[in-house]
Amino acid sequence: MTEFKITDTKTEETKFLTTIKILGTGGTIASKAESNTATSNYKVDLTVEDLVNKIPDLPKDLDLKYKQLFNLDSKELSSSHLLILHNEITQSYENEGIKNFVITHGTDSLEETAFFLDLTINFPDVVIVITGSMRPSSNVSSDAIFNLYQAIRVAAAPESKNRGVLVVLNDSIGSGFYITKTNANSLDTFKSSGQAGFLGNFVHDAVHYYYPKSHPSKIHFKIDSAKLIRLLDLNYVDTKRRNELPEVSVFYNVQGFNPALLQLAVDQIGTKAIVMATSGAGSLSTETNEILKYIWEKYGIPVVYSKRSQDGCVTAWSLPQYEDGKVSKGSIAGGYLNPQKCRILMQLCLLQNYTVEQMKSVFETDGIFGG
Ligand SMILES: NC(=O)C[C@H](N)C(=O)O
Repeated sequence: MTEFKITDTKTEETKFLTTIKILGTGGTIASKAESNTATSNYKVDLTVEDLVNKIPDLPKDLDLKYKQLFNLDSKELSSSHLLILHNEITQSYENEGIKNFVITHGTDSLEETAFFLDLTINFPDVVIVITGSMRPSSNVSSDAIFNLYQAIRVAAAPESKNRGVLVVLNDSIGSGFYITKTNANSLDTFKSSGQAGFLGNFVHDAVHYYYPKSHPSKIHFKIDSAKLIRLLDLNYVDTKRRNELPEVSVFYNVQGFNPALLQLAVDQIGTKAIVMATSGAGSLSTETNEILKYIWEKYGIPVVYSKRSQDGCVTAWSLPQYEDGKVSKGSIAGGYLNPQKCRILMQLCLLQNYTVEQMKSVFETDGIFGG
């Protein structure tokens, strides 16, 4: 915590100011609609400072700083934006000593940002809380401002340290490693996949954790976002899609899935790895598995077997065996991770130039259990 002493001259009481940096990125939380009952067709229109100004009763022992990094619906975000966020947090910590952060974000891709930051920021004592809302700020019963208030209170709480990135919405505190959006419309949408549950909640203006401090996984990637941003000239805030991490394509399996799409991704997009949202725990047609094996053998492109089902796990035991009774060397089991998180994990593995064996050992780690 960055602490500044202030002494109340009347009472002589000494208090400490906790500095929290609030990083605005856009989303419904920063949006306004035409009417105060509309929950669709709204536009991102408010800055992070506008949002904080709507909370008059913030505790006086907080020193709030703001920065608007971009102001976009989260469907427009790409890995370039993740690098900008990573760099902002790293620089604020290293140059200004700031340790407490709140990020306001659209809910649609919030879990991807949370997972990425959870894997790539590992400073002792740094607390990162991400929040958003399901109803625009202009709505009569919007969840925006109270979610932001709760996120600020959670970010300031000393008990929030050493738990990884936290996601705070709708009175609940979840782990950025496990959390996922489960309902397209409802306020009660973020859930930690079945097996994990929430870490705590917010009730009667207090932060409660159900468990002692811990982190779901030991995986950590050290990335030099400042260097990547410099190399790639990423200092822009427009909506242009620029994916600067290695290309990983995700495919959703269905009855009659056409595996010719896989070859298109290789030839036309230059994909470096494939993630399959399989049916059940690793089920794909024999034809699809044959083509994935061929793609590995011909181009060295690995495939992660993830799942369409929200909960459950694809383990190494469920990977397909071919006619020789063996599993293809390029097949990786995605464990408990959903396809969008498998994609980010693969992008980070590719960024580090990991071999397929190293990738498998990352996916085998506690908290994932794939491999
Ligand atoms: N509730 C939301 O924030 C959804 C919005 N489309 C976004 O992700 O930016």
